[in-house]
Amino acid sequence: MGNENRKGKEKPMLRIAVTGSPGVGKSTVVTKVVEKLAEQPGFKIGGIQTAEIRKEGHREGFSIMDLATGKTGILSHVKGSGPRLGKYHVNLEDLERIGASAVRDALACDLVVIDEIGPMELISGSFVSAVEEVLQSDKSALAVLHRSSRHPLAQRIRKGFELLTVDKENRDELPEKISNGFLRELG
Ligand SMILES: Nc1ncnc2c1ncn2[C@@H]1O[C@H](COP(=O)(O)OP(=O)(O)OP(=O)(O)O)[C@@H](O)[C@H]1O
Repeated sequence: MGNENRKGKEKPMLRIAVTGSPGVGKSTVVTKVVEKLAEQPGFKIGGIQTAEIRKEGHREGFSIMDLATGKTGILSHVKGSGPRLGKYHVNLEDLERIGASAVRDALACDLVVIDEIGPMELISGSFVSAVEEVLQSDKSALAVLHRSSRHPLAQRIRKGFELLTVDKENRDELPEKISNGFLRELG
């Protein structure tokens, strides 16, 4: 894993996208990689992480967090007022104020983490252009890619990133494999 992006004297770079069935453990893999890499002195990680918002055992929406600052907002909620996707309303304000900004600010870090690039996030043109800036940069990245997205940005990620499909058999070993890949390339 990892040497295919290294060209001549260019800065070492590794880009990995994890995909897979809903609920298989994609975010958990990314969380474990972030925890491992965060232990490295001086290694700066930026970007976003999303998580479920649950109430009384039911999913009510998703939160979005800037990994570098910890600033957290609402990505989507059943009781929102933004554009509707299934039963959730996407909160464009927090998606852009926290999400797109975190991805842009991560250009100053060693690794850009984007969990995730999926239908909710792709509603925002500002979020899409932030991810495009990352693609055009020389930054290493770790992204969760929605399995079936046909958005042009998702297609570019499928082409430009090493794509790993998470399943129940590999989800326990992937975090170590991915963190070792980044440590080898960037450590
Ligand atoms: N390696 C694992 N072993 C056991 N349970 C796991 C493992 N990874 C994830 N899970 C559990 O599976 C559930 C879904 O995990 P996670 O949110 O990481 O999946 P996901 O693929 O990111 O989901 P989504 O498709 O909703 O974004 C969680 O309850 C989590 O605790």
